[in-house]
Amino acid sequence: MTTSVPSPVNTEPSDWAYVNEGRAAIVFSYHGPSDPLFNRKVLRFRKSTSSHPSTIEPDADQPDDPIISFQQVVLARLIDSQYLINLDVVALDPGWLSAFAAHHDSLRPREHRAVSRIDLTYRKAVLADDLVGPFACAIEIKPKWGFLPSPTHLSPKTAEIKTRTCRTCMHDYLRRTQSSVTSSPPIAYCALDLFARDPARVRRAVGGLWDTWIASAGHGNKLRVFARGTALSPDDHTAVAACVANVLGTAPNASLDDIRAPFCETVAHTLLDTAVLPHLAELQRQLDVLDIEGLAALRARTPEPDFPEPTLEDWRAFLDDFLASHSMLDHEHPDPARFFYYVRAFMLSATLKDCSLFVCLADPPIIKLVDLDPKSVRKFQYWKEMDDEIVSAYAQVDPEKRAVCVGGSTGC
Ligand SMILES: O=P(O)(O)O[C@@H]1[C@@H](OP(=O)(O)O)[C@H](OP(=O)(O)O)[C@H](O)[C@H](OP(=O)(O)O)[C@H]1OP(=O)(O)O
Ligand SMILES: Nc1ncnc2c1ncn2[C@@H]1O[C@H](COP(=O)(O)OP(=O)(O)OP(=O)(O)O)[C@@H](O)[C@H]1O
Repeated sequence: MTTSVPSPVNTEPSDWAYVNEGRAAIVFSYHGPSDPLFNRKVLRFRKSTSSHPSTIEPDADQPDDPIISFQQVVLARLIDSQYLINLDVVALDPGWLSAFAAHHDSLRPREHRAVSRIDLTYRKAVLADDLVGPFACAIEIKPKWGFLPSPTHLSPKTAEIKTRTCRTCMHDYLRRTQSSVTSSPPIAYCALDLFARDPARVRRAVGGLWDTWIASAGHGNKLRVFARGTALSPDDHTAVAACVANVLGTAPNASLDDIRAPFCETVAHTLLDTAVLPHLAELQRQLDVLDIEGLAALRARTPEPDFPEPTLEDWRAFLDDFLASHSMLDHEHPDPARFFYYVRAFMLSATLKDCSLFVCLADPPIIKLVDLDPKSVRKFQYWKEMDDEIVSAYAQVDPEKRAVCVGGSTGC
């Protein structure tokens, strides 16, 4: 029996409101006439750019978006289902998609429009639970890396730096040296604080996200605040105050300074009520057990240093292997015959280091992880070069002035 794939073809482009976009995907929330298929749902389309033109054949036999099976086969075995959203495939009609793109293109932010567009060659998209449209106030956090690496596979020079300052703080430093922005937010965001189980540290991390959000005029990607599906700018004080008033109990005309403390308190309390962040950090750490330095060294000892893109079956087998044997392997002396295993583990760790966490400030609050796309093996070189660049830049900082980031077990 074949089951037909639902399609948004009978909805109007104007029934969907722009939410946000990243490098690879763009998301719209349904606000048309009540429809059981689309109420409280978003559509997530793939984008193309001049540097990443479409590679998919525009025919009806296209595979479903890999994010769906990757979540079902891999992530659902590692992360409690309460933190994952429902993802379903929808069929796209080419005429409908063109009309949709034409309707929405002029409403997208100029900086995105200049470099990317909805990819019109796709015949499928993803329908997902809407984490913004139904809520008076929802926030999105990109937590990044929640651990410090073990020194086991690091060179003596990088070990001194990488086991003391977390990757997110070092990357932040590199970005500041590369940009013309010289002023720092009052409190910088340290990922290890957010992942900690300590209320004061989590509040401090949320304060860092808040300050960075304001200092970047809302253009950073670590914190976003949404009111009924619309991303707010911190420059629009009135909208921010109205959005948070009910959920934080602040005055409808409160200033950003007045909002900061209750915001930090509420978000930290909500995060600490669940174990999702410590669990995410632990998975990131276990899966990145060699660090990219150890992985590159293992690659050099491998007879077959090229590695294929894992298939879904490869991922399934990897997960079986990981769950059954990871804690029993001798990671201090990794076996070159297990190179593919360690590469896949690193790729999965990269997915978990790059996801976003939504906190929908409802009663009760809802916490979900999104953007859990599989990473490509083609990024291996990028990851190695990025690590070199981030650590080399941080090595220039006077050791006395380097950030000391606390936490994240460094055991192998
Ligand atoms: O390398 P990083 O840590 O800068 O992470 C990249 C992200 O930058 P960030 O530091 O979060 O601003 C980057 O985020 P932006 O697009 O810059 O918002 C992407 O998420 C990128 O992943 P992909 O190439 O789209 O699959 C991310 O690349 P991966 O390292 O996750 O592959
Ligand atoms: N289920 C959802 N509900 C509401 N908004 C969402 C949902 N999923 C994604 N978004 C919004 O859309 C944005 C883009 O989605 P997503 O992160 O999946 O794109 P991406 O191109 O993969 O991002 P990146 O470049 O960070 O890898 C997110 O940052 C978030 O603001």
